[in-house]
Amino acid sequence: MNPDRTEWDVIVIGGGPPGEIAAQYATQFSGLEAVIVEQELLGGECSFWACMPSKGLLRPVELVSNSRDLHGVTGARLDVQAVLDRRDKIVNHHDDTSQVDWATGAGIDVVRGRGRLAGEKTVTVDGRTLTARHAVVLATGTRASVPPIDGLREARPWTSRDATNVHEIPRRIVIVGGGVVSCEAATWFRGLGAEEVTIVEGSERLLSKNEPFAGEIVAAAFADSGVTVRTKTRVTDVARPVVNDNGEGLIHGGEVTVTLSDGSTVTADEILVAAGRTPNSDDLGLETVGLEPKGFVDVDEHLTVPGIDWLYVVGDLNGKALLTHMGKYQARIAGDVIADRAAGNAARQHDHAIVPQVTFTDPEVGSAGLTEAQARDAGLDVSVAEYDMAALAGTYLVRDHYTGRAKLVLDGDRLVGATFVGTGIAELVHSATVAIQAKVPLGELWHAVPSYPTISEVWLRLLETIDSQRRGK
Ligand SMILES: Cc1cc2nc3c(=O)[nH]c(=O)nc-3n(C[C@H](O)[C@H](O)[C@H](O)COP(=O)(O)OP(=O)(O)OC[C@H]3O[C@@H](n4cnc5c(N)ncnc54)[C@H](O)[C@@H]3O)c2cc1C
Ligand SMILES: NC(=O)c1ccc[n+]([C@@H]2O[C@H](COP(=O)([O-])OP(=O)(O)OC[C@H]3O[C@@H](n4cnc5c(N)ncnc54)[C@H](O)[C@@H]3O)[C@@H](O)[C@H]2O)c1
Repeated sequence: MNPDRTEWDVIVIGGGPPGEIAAQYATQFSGLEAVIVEQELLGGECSFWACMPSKGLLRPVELVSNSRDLHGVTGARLDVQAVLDRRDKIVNHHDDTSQVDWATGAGIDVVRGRGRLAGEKTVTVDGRTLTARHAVVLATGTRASVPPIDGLREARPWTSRDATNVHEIPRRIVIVGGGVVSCEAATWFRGLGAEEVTIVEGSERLLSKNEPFAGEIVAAAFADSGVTVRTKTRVTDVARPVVNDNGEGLIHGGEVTVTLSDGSTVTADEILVAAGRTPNSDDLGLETVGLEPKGFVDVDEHLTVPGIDWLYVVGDLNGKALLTHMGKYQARIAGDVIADRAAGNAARQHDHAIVPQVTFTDPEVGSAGLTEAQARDAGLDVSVAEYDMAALAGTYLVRDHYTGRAKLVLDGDRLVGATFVGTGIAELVHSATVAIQAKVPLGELWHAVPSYPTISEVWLRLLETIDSQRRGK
């Protein structure tokens, strides 16, 4: 790349997966040229500090847990250092050479540095000014939120970056928040040998964005595995007299004592904040184009900022769904829209009705579409069916003490939501996504025959449940 170059068709700020895909889709068949501005590692949070390392830590933990619950399998145990070494390999030891090779191989340039909007189609990177002929895409993602709790920031708490890139397993860890990051992290910390893991969640239950039974089943599994869950409880004060921030994934100081809203205290060797995310929209120059310089940045059905037809936002930053696959979906649409508009063609729109998600706890939680509560709030003609996943031949074979539950949410005869909880349900979620998105009529689902003996047979049982309910049996 010519180091003096300052003009491209498309400038993408932020090189996480959505930023990369937006650049790819805008350029691959259009003849347009794009550059990605990245301040840290190309591949972003997902590749190096979120999805990939977390799942790399969880898979061995899940395998051992499953093996220990399978009569006839003996001796399953974890080699913790080998698991951490494999995680380091998964994050390429924080080297993004292969991602840069991918970009340059696809004809996409990469500029290192902090990007900032500086007016119409203009971006500055550490003092250098770049201009875009067609579009600027913002894909700067989010960072861990640190709630304003007395003493918390001063205690230099771990965030998801430390948890996923852990090098030192704390013997005792307290986790603020009981959402997805917390529940997954509690699973791997307990699995990797932490003796006391305490989750403090302000709301009524864990994983509160899911169907209520999901958080309840995960909480019961935590209780069995020795993780303490404190719901309807908030942290009011944090005290850590000795703070030594030794670096990412290393314990950041001495003992930490956390005071809870009921007046009790928890003492631990580390505190992890997993209380949601803050958008990276401050210091992005949004005010130079008339936007609020904070918060999530709103977009229309073309992933374009309303009233600014050259400015696109994909991934976490638009706040629509903080998930890599949804950010990448948005990026495919935004990239196509940029190419279409440059060619003078009608632009595609995105359809954001269905968000699938898998939380890789033990048992896993998977969902697609609406929960019952969301469907009722939307005023739909709601009926539901539930089934005990442990009652299937397929799950009976998976482990000796299988726990799980499934639920379908219907609007009349149309499926609008599905939730599955259980070991090995992750790959089941896409069947629900397809059925919901393709609006497959309930009658047709009877002819989609699941193989025996698989976990997919839950579909048949759920259809039978709906049928019985409707026949009044
Ligand atoms: C622990 C954890 C586990 C997760 N696991 C999953 C999972 O299993 N599946 C899933 O779908 N989602 C998961 N997520 C969510 C997922 O990580 C995010 O949805 C995804 O990373 C969003 O991608 P993004 O590109 O929008 O943001 P990011 O991945 O955060 O990328 C943004 C990029 O922009 C760069 N950047 C920021 N500001 C600037 C600037 N001014 N100039 C230049 N560059 C800048 C950053 O350095 C970064 O590389 C997880 C999240 C966490 C925290
Ligand atoms: N497997 C996956 O797909 C995966 C994994 C990890 C993260 N993610 C994504 O990352 C995003 C962020 O995850 P997250 O877990 O940080 O956020 P979250 O919003 O899912 O959960 C945060 C939780 O913290 C609680 N909380 C907030 N402040 C609190 C306080 N002061 N005291 C006690 N509890 C408090 C909230 O009630 C909430 O339950 C999510 O939207 C999620 O979709 C996805």
